[in-house]
Amino acid sequence: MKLLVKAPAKINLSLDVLGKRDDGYHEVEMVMTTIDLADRLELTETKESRISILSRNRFVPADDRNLAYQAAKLLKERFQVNQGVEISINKSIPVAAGLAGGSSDAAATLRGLNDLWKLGLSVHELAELGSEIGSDVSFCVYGGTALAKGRGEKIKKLPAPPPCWVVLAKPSIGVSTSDVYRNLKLSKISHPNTQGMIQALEDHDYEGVCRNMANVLESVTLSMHPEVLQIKKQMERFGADAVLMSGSGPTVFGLVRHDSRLQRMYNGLRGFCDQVFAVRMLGM
Ligand SMILES: C[C@](O)(CO)[C@H](O)COP(=O)(O)OP(=O)(O)OC[C@H]1O[C@@H](n2ccc(N)nc2=O)[C@H](O)[C@@H]1O
Ligand SMILES: Nc1ncnc2c1ncn2[C@@H]1O[C@H](COP(=O)(O)OP(=O)(O)OP(=O)(O)O)[C@@H](O)[C@H]1O
Repeated sequence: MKLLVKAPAKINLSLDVLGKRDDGYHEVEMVMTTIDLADRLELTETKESRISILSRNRFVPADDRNLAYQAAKLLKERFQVNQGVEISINKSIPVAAGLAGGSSDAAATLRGLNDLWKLGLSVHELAELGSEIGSDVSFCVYGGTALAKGRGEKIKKLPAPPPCWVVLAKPSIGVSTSDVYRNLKLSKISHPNTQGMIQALEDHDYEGVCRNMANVLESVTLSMHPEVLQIKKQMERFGADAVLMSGSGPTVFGLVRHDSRLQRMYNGLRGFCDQVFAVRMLGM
């Protein structure tokens, strides 16, 4: 049997770091939402017990470093599944971009194999298993809009953001998430108003969402890669209502409500950046 699953990217509308934990990770508080930019995975049952990964994207590892591979291995071992699976990944989400591409592939694999292998796990059980693979995987299992706490795995659902366009621009550099966290100066953080962001979502207040967008990792990545600041400035110049770096970067996203301004922003950014996308948020 064969199953097709979609793996959407996420953006961080706000990202705060509250402190460093004993396990080396950071205690975070993030508001995240999924967007309509997605990888497509094809899961094919195989008789022999092997897990194999196929992808045309040369930046995607085809072995046990792939998060989708790790998701399949986790389910296979934990639930003593004898069958194997071939996972073909058609990438649309840029790699190492701050958009949780690998994490979303892992989450889609968990959801898909739960069906294909008839494991009968709940979405909460899948999210808990996902947290063993990476901090962003639990959120990606649920999708929609949520507050993520702990190291990212404690998820509380939030209302969908008000309708708007999201324009994404990714400079041609990759960023290592662990490098960014390592270079963060905890004593110098100016904390985002997470409660203000949650309130804005509850009130369906677009201006409030724009006003409360903040990411404490932004200054770290900006100091390592000045081109990210250039893109932020361009987005502001082309008329975005609010602009922020997603996750550990380097992708920058801008929100815009009016279709007329969207075209101007998109065309303007294409002159600066190879990878530009205009998408909707997926919401709930
Ligand atoms: C930057 C974000 O993408 C925002 O959504 C996440 O916080 C990172 O999520 P992720 O890439 O799934 O992270 P993981 O694969 O679990 O961890 C990668 C590395 O980031 C650092 N890391 C990650 C999450 C966290 N709460 N604290 C950390 O310090 C650790 O050094 C870790 O070795
Ligand atoms: N399925 C996958 N797709 C893309 N990259 C993967 C995948 N599995 C593992 N990787 C590895 O993970 C690294 C980070 O890629 P990914 O696209 O997940 O980063 P990211 O968007 O910055 O993640 P996050 O926002 O969760 O920090 C890549 O350099 C790649 O080697």
